[in-house]
Amino acid sequence: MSEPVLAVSGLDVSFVQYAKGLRTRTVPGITGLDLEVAEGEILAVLGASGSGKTLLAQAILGILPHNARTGGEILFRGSRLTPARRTRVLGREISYIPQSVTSLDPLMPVGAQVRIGLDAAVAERVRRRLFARYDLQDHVAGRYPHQLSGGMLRRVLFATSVRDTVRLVIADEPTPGLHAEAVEEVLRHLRELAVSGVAVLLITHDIRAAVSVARRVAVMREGRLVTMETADAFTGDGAELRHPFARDLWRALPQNQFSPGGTEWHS
Ligand SMILES: Nc1ncnc2c1ncn2[C@@H]1O[C@H](COP(=O)(O)OP(=O)(O)OP(=O)(O)O)[C@@H](O)[C@H]1O
Ligand code: NI
Repeated sequence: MSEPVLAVSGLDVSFVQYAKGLRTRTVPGITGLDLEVAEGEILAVLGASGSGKTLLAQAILGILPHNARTGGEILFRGSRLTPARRTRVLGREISYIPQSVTSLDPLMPVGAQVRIGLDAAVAERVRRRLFARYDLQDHVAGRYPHQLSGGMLRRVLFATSVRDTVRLVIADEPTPGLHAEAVEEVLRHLRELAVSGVAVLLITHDIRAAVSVARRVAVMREGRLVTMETADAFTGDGAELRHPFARDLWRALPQNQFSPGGTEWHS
């Protein structure tokens, strides 16, 4: 088997908080997390609000809050992601698709935003290709974010994040609040990236989205990886799922109201 693109082992994230006077206390954010994402694989990370999903993304990207302390190891393509290495690979080999289109600069035309980080000599050519890939007409390049529809803005986000050199894409909640068709479009773009060999870490609390694109689903609770499931196991009444917590999540979906043993199941 080839080397994973991303390998996280024994990751700990904790926060130092000031208590009374000068005393400090440490609150855990992530504890002992191990996971790997292979080339061309979409790994979904699923978990309730506050379970540590965004912290995982921030730990990889090196953008944790200042009061965070970390332990463990994060390997990207076999070597450690040190701060120096991050400055070389972020935006080039590792890209981040943020949750919200508000991360776009309201004061800069979207075409210029797509060119950021690209080699000046090829930037405009690459920008055109990315626009074509994400179904954005060329004249849109001169527009500002507030002049575009929500759907176009999400496609601009992809165009700003995706580069030929990218090997790992981290998408943090790319689908909440979107109608079904828009969700499907975002998932299709993630699938296309994976097919082209990119490793995709999809952070979400949308089980159905996770299961429809990912091969494996990592389930987090309170900062720990509770279970690693195959997406295929999220089917029927969830009997194929390895861990009861994954079964609970699956069965709590409104369309999965099963009645085991004759009793109605409610979340
Ligand atoms: N700077 C901080 N200081 C202390 N605790 C923090 C800090 N930042 C985050 N946390 C805590 O870390 C925990 C995990 O947060 P995280 O944002 O990773 O959750 P999440 O799984 O992404 O949730 P959501 O689905 O709502 O985005 C939360 O309980 C949060 O309160
Ligand atoms: Ni989050």
